[in-house]
Amino acid sequence: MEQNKTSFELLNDPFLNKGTAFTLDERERYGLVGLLPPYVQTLEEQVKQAYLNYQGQHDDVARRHYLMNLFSRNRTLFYALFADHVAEFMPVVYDPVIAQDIKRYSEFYIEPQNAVFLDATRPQDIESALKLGADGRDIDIIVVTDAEGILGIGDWGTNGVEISVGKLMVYTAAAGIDPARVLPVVIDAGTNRQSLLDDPMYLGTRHTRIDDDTYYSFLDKFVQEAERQFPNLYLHFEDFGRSHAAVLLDKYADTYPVFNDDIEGTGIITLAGILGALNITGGKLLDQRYLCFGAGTAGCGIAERVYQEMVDNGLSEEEARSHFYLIDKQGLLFDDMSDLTEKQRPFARKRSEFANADKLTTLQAVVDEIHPTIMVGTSTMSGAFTEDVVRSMAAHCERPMIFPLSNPTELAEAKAKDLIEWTDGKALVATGIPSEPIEYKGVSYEIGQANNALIYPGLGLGVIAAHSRLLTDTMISQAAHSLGGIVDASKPGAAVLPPVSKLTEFSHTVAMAVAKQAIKEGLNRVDIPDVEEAVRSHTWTPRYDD
Ligand SMILES: NC(=O)c1ccc[n+]([C@@H]2O[C@H](COP(=O)([O-])OP(=O)(O)OC[C@H]3O[C@@H](n4cnc5c(N)ncnc54)[C@H](O)[C@@H]3O)[C@@H](O)[C@H]2O)c1
Ligand SMILES: O=C(O)C[C@H](O)C(=O)O
Ligand SMILES: [Mn+2]
Repeated sequence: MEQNKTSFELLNDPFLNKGTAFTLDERERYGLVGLLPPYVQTLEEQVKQAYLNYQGQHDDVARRHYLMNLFSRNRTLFYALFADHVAEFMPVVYDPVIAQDIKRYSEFYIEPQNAVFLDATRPQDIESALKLGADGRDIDIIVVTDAEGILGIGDWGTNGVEISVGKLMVYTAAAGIDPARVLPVVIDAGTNRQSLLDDPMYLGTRHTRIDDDTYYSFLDKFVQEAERQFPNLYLHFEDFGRSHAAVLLDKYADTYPVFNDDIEGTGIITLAGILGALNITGGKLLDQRYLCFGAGTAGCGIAERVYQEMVDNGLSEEEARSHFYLIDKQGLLFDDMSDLTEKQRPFARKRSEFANADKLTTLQAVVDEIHPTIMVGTSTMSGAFTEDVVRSMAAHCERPMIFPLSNPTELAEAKAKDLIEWTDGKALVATGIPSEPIEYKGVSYEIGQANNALIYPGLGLGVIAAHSRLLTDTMISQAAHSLGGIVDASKPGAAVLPPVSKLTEFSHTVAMAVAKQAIKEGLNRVDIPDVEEAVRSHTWTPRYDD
């Protein structure tokens, strides 16, 4: 432990603080005698006490704030408690409760949680802000957001810092990433949400989003400076807006180990869910017709991953494309539309393929026409997968895969319970937020959570354990395949993905698969004689050391 801290600096440093668990000897040595209640608690006693306190909170937001306060005071205690209650705490520290907190960030604000706050109009601050934020720590992972597309709730400006903090919490809880080696960053590039600009309490800059030239030049400076200061950095982009997310990923992916969670993480977990569903039905990927509803960052990211899997399975690019149908606000996307995004264009269909092309402007019309076998919702259109749509799909497909992935809860395209009932138990369902098992006609249907949180922690651990120079397509593909075989597919009502309660176990499996592939591709920047050992040595456990 560092000796150069004053008594209160030590008690206020969440990476070093042990609170009542400082031993009598440590209290003597670090000038803490008289500053703590006299009884020395063990970590186990602290965890027990904290959990009782947690249970006494009156609602989800209060429970979240209790945990966030603990996190701000003492990282070891926070993660020791989290480790005992992973499935219970995930929805509270992460999605969906995090969404409520982001909307009211300024109102609830108490302290900055060791995040770095960058103002995109002030590139001159980047270097020193990153340095001050790291405070001498080696940083392996940065989660950065500009908060233009937080979950499905849109542009939240500086408030989005919570998503960077929250995603990093999951890295540690799931994959054991050392919480002292991570840095949450928010880039405040303004906000187009008028209610924030009008709010006297808002803690962000008071202007609309800056122009693209200033924006990209700032991002460039940020990426290069972060890479320069932290040579083993894995840079995770989260919740950027649709017009920037893919551009930034494509710009840096061949140079640095960067990752876009909404594009790549969501692509991997959804492909894993599809592979899990095929494992249950015995069906083949190449027999599927894929319908994307909401072809934005996540929708196109997933389509791209599933498409790549088809190509890897031997289809030509053209054959593979023919399995995909994308719907966005315009309806089914056609190649004669002038407002397609770069990522939508390759999947756009020709009007000449359909006798009634001009009528294919609604989800219902498209489902009736193309008879999809997979339908993935990333539209933020609450309830869009209606009973009529779902019944039409199920009429032409024995076991439809239906994944309403929009977050948070109130934006999901359908509820798992309705999907099971409308399809008489035939649908293979995965949702973005956690769903309880559905009891239907004597079977308990487990609902997989197709949320990128099930994959990005293991993926990141694999990349940093291998000291990989890049995150490649094959590493991503290995991650998607590594989840296979964890679910017992023969059990009636089996989920398409493994449960969140096993998150820590399978994150290790994912990390191993990813690290091995990185080494196979020669991307490791240091010699790695033993992959298992490399992964283990990057895995932190919450425990007090002197
Ligand atoms: N489960 C997960 O892991 C996961 C991961 C990423 C995103 N998501 C969710 O997916 C949703 C979209 O996120 P995103 O980052 O892709 O946002 P985005 O804004 O990039 O994409 C949303 C797309 O939906 C389209 N859309 C909006 N209304 C529509 C309508 N009525 N009909 C058809 N299309 C419509 C938009 O035009 C846009 O292209 C969010 O709710 C987000 O929480 C889930
Ligand atoms: O944050 C989540 O729950 C998943 C995803 O990254 C999203 O943006 O919805
Ligand atoms: Mn996201």
